[in-house]
Amino acid sequence: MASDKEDDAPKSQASGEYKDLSHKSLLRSDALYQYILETSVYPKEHQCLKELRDLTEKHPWSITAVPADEGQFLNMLVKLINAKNTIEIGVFTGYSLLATALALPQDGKILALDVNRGDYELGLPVIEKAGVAHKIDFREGPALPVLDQLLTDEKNKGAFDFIFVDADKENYLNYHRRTIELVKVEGVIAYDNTLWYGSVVDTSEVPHLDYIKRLRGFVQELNKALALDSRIEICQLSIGDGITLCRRIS
Ligand SMILES: C[S@@+](CC[C@H](N)C(=O)[O-])C[C@H]1O[C@@H](n2cnc3c(N)ncnc32)[C@H](O)[C@@H]1O
Repeated sequence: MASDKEDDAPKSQASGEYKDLSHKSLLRSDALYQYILETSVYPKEHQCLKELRDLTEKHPWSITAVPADEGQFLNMLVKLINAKNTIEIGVFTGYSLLATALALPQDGKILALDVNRGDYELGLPVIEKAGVAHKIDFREGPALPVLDQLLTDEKNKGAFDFIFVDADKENYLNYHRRTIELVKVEGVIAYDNTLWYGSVVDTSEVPHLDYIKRLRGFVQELNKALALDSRIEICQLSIGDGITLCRRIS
């Protein structure tokens, strides 16, 4: 499977090295991340996010889920833009999916794409208990062919209010070529991990885990392309591992 779940990441975590990756956040310390968790007062209907977070923590690849503060941010963003029709590329156990689903109206929809149904099914009972599973159309398999299929139908062009991309970094530019046509003008595409553990500014001598080094170039290419793309205006945020919001303007 592609994506950032590779090479030496869990091994290094288990050995206690690279402690800075333990919360996949650019925050200066684990204590600050803990502080955010402790001072985050979830409304009653959002207790399920904590439940899914706790469940995900047991997964060896829990590092790949968006951190809790980013989940809160996505939830608020989806509400602020009144999104109804959305896509998520890269679901894992469904943390960002649940944060999005909770923010959508009852008749809102998420087309959720992931190559791995097993991880999605781990989180699914929590999503069902939260009463938002009816908003989710999960499709197992590589995302690109699904996006291509959507684009064969004119009515899908410009039909989506919000698209969250958090999957294989190698394909981010390929995703952008498609998402830009699927999102409506004034809609938002959000690309996750655009600061890539802070490595995007490091020189090649700075030590990084292999998978970070290997995928860094793809993230840098995406960032360059987004900055030059006149169809969007962007906002690059240092929340989580970096998230770039692209608002389609033409
Ligand atoms: C970083 S995780 C997603 C985390 C998720 N957003 C969350 O908050 O828990 C990346 C996911 O992308 C999926 N993935 C990797 N390559 C993919 C592809 N070509 N198409 C669809 N999903 C893919 C992986 O199976 C993995 O579950």
